[in-house]
Amino acid sequence: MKQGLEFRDVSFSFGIPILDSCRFSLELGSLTVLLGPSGCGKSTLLRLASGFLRPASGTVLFGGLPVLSPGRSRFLIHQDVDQLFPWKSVLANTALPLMVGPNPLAGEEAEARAAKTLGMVGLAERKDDFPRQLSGGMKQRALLARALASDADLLLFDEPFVSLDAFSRETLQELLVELWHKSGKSILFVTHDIREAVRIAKTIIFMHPNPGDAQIEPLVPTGQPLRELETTEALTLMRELRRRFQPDRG
Ligand SMILES: Nc1ncnc2c1ncn2[C@@H]1O[C@H](COP(=O)(O)OP(=O)(O)OP(=O)(O)O)[C@@H](O)[C@H]1O
Repeated sequence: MKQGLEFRDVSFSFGIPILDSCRFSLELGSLTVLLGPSGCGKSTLLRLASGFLRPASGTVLFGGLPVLSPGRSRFLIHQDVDQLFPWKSVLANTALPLMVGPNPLAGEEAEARAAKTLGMVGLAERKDDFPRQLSGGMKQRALLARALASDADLLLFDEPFVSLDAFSRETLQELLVELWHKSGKSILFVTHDIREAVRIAKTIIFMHPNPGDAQIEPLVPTGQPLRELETTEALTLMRELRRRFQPDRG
């Protein structure tokens, strides 16, 4: 197994413990959904993976190297579409991360790469628009394009589709899986929505609310993503996951 994201005995607290000796590892190029009840620490785990937070003890690694700060190999995308700068066009927003930091690309080269990924998400025609001219779903597409254009090998999604209507949400789930296939990037996707997890995950890991050794449970190597939810396999999986959300229901 080629080493992707790895947590080695990671502990973290905000005064209250969030992670306690947490350990798991994900294969490079995998599409993993991190599922867990609200408040269990999923966003915190993503921020540790991206390097915006540092563990109190233990080590976070990506590609075998310790994650010590935010860096170009990892890209965090959250649900807040206000990550797009309102005064910049969709194209300029998409190209921006390529033009800052170490080894920046020249404007033309960055925009050429951004235009390509905007095409991949179906926004080629809207590249000169400003964010206010886009729907919520289109803004999320623009954020996807920005992440794809970046040099990052690991994309960390924090409930990106939570505020979208059901149809846009399903369309974007399909797009995400398609882009994962095409790009070969590793994806860790956080959600508390069981249906979303079962639909898109190749692998699901479940995060229990109580910190401790078994907080992260490698769950189902579910095979190929983009699962029909009405199949017996998917229904069984959803039932099993619901039980984990409400353990006292047996
Ligand atoms: N900056 C912070 N300072 C103090 N406590 C925090 C901070 N950020 C998060 N917390 C607390 O840490 C715990 C985990 O929060 P986190 O946002 O990681 O959970 P989550 O699983 O992503 O939740 P949700 O699914 O509702 O987004 C919560 O109890 C939260 O109140």
